[in-house]
Amino acid sequence: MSGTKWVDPAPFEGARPRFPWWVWLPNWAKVAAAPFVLLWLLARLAVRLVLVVVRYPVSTLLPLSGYVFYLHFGLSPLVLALLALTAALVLWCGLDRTSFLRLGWHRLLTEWRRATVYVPQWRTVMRLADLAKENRGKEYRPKLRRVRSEGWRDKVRVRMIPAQSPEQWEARRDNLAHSFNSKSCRVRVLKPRVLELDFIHSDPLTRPVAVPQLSDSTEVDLKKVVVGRTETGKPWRLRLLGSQVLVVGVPGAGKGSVLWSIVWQLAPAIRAGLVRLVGIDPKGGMELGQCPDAFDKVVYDNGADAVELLEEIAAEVKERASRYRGIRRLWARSTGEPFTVLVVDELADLVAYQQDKQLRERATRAIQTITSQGRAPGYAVVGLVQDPRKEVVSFRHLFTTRVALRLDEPQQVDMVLGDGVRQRGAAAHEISENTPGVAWLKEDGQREPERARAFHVTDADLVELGLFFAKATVHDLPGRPGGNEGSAAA
Ligand SMILES: Nc1ncnc2c1ncn2[C@@H]1O[C@H](COP(=O)(O)OP(=O)(O)OP(=O)(O)O)[C@@H](O)[C@H]1O
Repeated sequence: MSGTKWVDPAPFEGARPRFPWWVWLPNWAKVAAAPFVLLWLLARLAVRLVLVVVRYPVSTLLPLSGYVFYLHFGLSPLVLALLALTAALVLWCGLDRTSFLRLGWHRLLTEWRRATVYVPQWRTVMRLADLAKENRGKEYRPKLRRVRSEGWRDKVRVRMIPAQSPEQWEARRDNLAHSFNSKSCRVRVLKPRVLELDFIHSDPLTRPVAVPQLSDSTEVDLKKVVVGRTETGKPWRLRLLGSQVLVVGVPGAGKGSVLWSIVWQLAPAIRAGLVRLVGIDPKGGMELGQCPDAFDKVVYDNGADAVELLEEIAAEVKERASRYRGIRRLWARSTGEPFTVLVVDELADLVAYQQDKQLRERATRAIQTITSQGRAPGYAVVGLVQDPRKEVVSFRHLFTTRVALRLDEPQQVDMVLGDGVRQRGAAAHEISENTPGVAWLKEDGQREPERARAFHVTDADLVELGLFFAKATVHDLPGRPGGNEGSAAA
């Protein structure tokens, strides 16, 4: 007691023991319930056993069937059967490696990693990473669900605990990666409360992706132009119709390969007049000058000519938009007008580095008009940028598809792909110098970024592309004595 105030000398800090409710039941009730409880426990055990077999089919069924085989036929037939099985697996791998990996090897790897990495360490890692919580004596721990190993990554499904958000997991990506012995970890939201963690073990995009054969078919889907391969092995489909594309990367990151992969896939449609390419290359034609025949119009500087071309396109956009108003909402092939792709090789040269303030402002206005209004009348801008500075990024939101090739700093990734995308795993600043053409992609409306590699368009491919566009030349053959004069297309 100090004065009139009571001070508790030793406040009680121990947790009150909590007994389960059934402890208070009368004995006769416990005896009556015992058979039901036993039955329930047996049913749970059976369910657990089934789950183990479903989760680990190879490592449970294979030894079990081996044992049954041994009991029926003895040791020597078992050894022979195992040798035959091994030979069959080697043959399978040799004949069809893809299906062997998918259905055989990756299943085994899944079971191995689940049993040796994720299950034994899950509880400890969740507690130490502060992802498990205790409330009134009860522990809430995220549930480890399905594990799938694909060799280069393990996909681990997780059910979050109540009141948890994906951002809490994104903030602990590095902790999780190190804890589960992987190079990095990415977080994807599958549905409310369910996440999928990708634990990355190696890079499946280390090898360049060769361009496909130049096709003659003009049937190109402008919503899904295939310009490379994603890390899951699927085609990288770039949306041009209804989208504006911004490609950013440091020098040597492979911007050229994204650009030429687009041109490569559009080539038949360009030749047939269904798609029109217009280009501006402020670097004096170093990039677009490699295949000028692909372009309907091309300007090789960032001066008045380039600005006039931009304004011409902006005027076309407005004119087409006014004609389409009330008739159609989106350009279609049936309009009979070509879909126009405006390629600007170094966008910053026009809107940021141009010394003449008036030209700079005119260029900015025209590009903003084309990107903001060009979607419906069939105009797409493919803007390539080395340095995502403020001036370019100020209208970044007008580019609905953003491609981040190798960048220098994490802040640049945020500038290009938007806030929060890097936290989901889009580490464009960590792309290796040895893998030009690898990029992180983000489309508006799609939460998860994707990683992909553009086709490697070599100098020889560009020569082939040039020949594809070269106009058919008519040569007069010398007249044969007594024969008709002829001509041939070369
Ligand atoms: N997709 C790719 N696959 C393999 N190699 C590539 C790929 N893209 C580019 N490269 C190689 O990387 C190097 C640089 O590529 P590229 O010139 O396209 O980069 P860039 O970003 O356009 O550079 P800059 O800004 O200087 O023009 C080239 O030697 C090229 O062969």
